[in-house]
Amino acid sequence: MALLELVDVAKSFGSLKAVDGVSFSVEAGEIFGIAGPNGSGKSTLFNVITGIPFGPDRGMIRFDGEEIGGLSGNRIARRGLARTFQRETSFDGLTVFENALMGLSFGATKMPAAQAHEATAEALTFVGIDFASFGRLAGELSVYQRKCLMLATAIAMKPRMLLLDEPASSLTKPEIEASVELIRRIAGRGITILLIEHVLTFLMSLSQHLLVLNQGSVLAMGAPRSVIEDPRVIEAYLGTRRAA
Ligand SMILES: Nc1ncnc2c1ncn2[C@@H]1O[C@H](COP(=O)(O)OP(=O)(O)OP(=O)(O)O)[C@@H](O)[C@H]1O
Repeated sequence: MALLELVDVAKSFGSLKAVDGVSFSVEAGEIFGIAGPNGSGKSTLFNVITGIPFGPDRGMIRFDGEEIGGLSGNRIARRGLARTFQRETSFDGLTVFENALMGLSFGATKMPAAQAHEATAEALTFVGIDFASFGRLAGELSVYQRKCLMLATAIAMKPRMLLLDEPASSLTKPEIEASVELIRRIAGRGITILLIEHVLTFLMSLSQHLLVLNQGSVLAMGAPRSVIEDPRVIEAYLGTRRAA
């Protein structure tokens, strides 16, 4: 059964149709990739799915069989759907540990303080942040470490599904390789992943299905190899990169 299902979802800003009648479904346990040119509606799609900061204008969004379209971000998170953001978001004046601990307050599982601390430490260690860094201010971390912290904060929520918005942006090649490995390990925990990325090798190496958005609509969807060989995709999205 599909864990996440969208039918005819739309979101406009004035006359701009940022997301325009998008339908797709993500099976439990898979990594599902989303690509598309700048401004094609990828982040807006994540926003309307997670309710952060807004829901859709129309359409159906079902998570684990239940309609979530238009619920508050907090209620959607409590159902087990977590996200990260394109830009590294953390509370820079709080420590690494405090940032990740806050993820739990949004998550589905309510737990005693000792257990919450244990889950937070486990999530941080899992993403590769060592114990010695737990007390550092988040603002002191490198871009890669901040991305890992965002992931740990989301994982601490114990989500069933994680939406990752351009996790490889601004990273070096070795850091991108480490991110691929980390996302595989997250999927290995049984967390279903919806992944936006511009770096196509990144998407191709991780995704079982790939969807390409163009001007708010689905241009192509299916097995990654067949999608990137689709002439419409090459024209709309890959043409300039291939030429380059
Ligand atoms: N809050 C907003 N108010 C007005 N217009 C917006 C808003 N958010 C997004 N848009 C517009 O909606 C369109 C889709 O933007 P979106 O950020 O979803 O695209 P994207 O595919 O994620 O782009 P990128 O790859 O550059 O991140 C763009 O034209 C953008 O300017």
